[in-house]
Amino acid sequence: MTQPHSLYIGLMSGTSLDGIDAVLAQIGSNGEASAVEAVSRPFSPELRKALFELQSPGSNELHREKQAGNALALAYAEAVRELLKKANLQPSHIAAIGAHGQTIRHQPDLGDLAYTHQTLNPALLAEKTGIDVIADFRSRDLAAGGHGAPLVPAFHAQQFVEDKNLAILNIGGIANLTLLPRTGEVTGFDCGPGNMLMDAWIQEHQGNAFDENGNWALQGTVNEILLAKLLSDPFFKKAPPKSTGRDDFNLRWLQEKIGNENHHTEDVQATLLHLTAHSALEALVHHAPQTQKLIVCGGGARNTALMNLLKVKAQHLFEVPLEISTSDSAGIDPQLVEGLAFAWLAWAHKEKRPANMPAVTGAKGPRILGACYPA
Ligand SMILES: Nc1ncnc2c1ncn2[C@@H]1O[C@H](COP(=O)(O)OP(=O)(O)OP(=O)(O)O)[C@@H](O)[C@H]1O
Ligand SMILES: CC(=O)N[C@H]1[C@@H]2OC[C@@H](O2)[C@@H](O)[C@@H]1O[C@H](C)C(=O)O
Repeated sequence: MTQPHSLYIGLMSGTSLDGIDAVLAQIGSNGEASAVEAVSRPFSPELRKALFELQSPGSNELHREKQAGNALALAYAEAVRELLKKANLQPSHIAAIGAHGQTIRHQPDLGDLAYTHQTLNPALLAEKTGIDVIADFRSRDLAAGGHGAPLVPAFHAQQFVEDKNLAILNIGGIANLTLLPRTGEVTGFDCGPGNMLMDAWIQEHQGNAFDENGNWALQGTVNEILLAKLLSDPFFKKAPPKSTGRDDFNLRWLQEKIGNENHHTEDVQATLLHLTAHSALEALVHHAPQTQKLIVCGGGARNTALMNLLKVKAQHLFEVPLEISTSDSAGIDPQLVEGLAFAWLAWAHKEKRPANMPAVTGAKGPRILGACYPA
């Protein structure tokens, strides 16, 4: 018999490659989810380096990928241990873990040979935690002709309900939008780079992992010519379903666009901040001009300069005033939304409920996502 509430753990390590968000979630019999406890752990420098190096082709990849999958499983297991300790719970209290793994390739446009790969050894994670692990959430949607991403729109639709034309913008390494009109179909798609290029540029030139509150970008001036060049990438004009990743947007892509032009490094950072805000809002106004409220989540919601820029730009792009807030306003820490979503996806798998949205991913139909590794 289904319990009225069950406890699930969601483990997310996204395209920013910053670390692991582990969320303990209480999930009701209709899928209503709330975060009970959370732990965020940065990757060790060795693991981050190994995962980063796997993002582009290199030698002896198979061995390095399997090693990184094991190391990530061990790091996930540590995060689970810390989470259980914090919540004073035992593994037997947890129905299942939903583990995303680390995306190292995303190639959804290869027809029948399309693939996406999230590195992780789920068997090792099940062994180390003594909890059922659900992993590999994207493959089944791809097998059904979809992109396998983004997956969070189904969770957003369940979680964020308002009597308004609503949209959710996740600003992780990559940014993605979920469109939740008051009436009509839920849709969603990746809209371009989120924090990834800003992170890469500041890392390269200042040695910092990210540009806290956009402070460095604020010291520069946006270069409109470079911005237009970046925005001319065909991805921005592509019609959904669409998804992207480090395969498309990375430091090499940026350097190619810059070519041998000379720019102050802080001007490039300012331009990248505008690129993230502009591409997301352009996509929103193009696909859902009637949107009344935009909820922002992901690490980018913590970037005050980015939040301010979204508000300023929206005034020029939208005819009706667009209310913009972070997901804190809906009671969810922006950094925990994806982790909570993967706890929910594990719940959906256990309940044998399809969790992809064919209107979002382009899959032939609804599919049950993930594969289970029993404890
Ligand atoms: N105070 C802050 N100022 C600026 N940027 C911030 C701040 N806090 C977090 N960030 C950004 O958020 C990023 C982490 O975001 P998040 O955890 O949502 O990424 P992710 O899980 O890798 O995302 P996804 O899977 O959606 O691509 C950091 O790399 C950083 O760029
Ligand atoms: C292939 C992949 O890992 N995609 C991620 C990435 O990070 C953000 C965006 O690109 C989104 O499409 C997806 O993650 C979230 C969790 C999703 O599937 O909805």
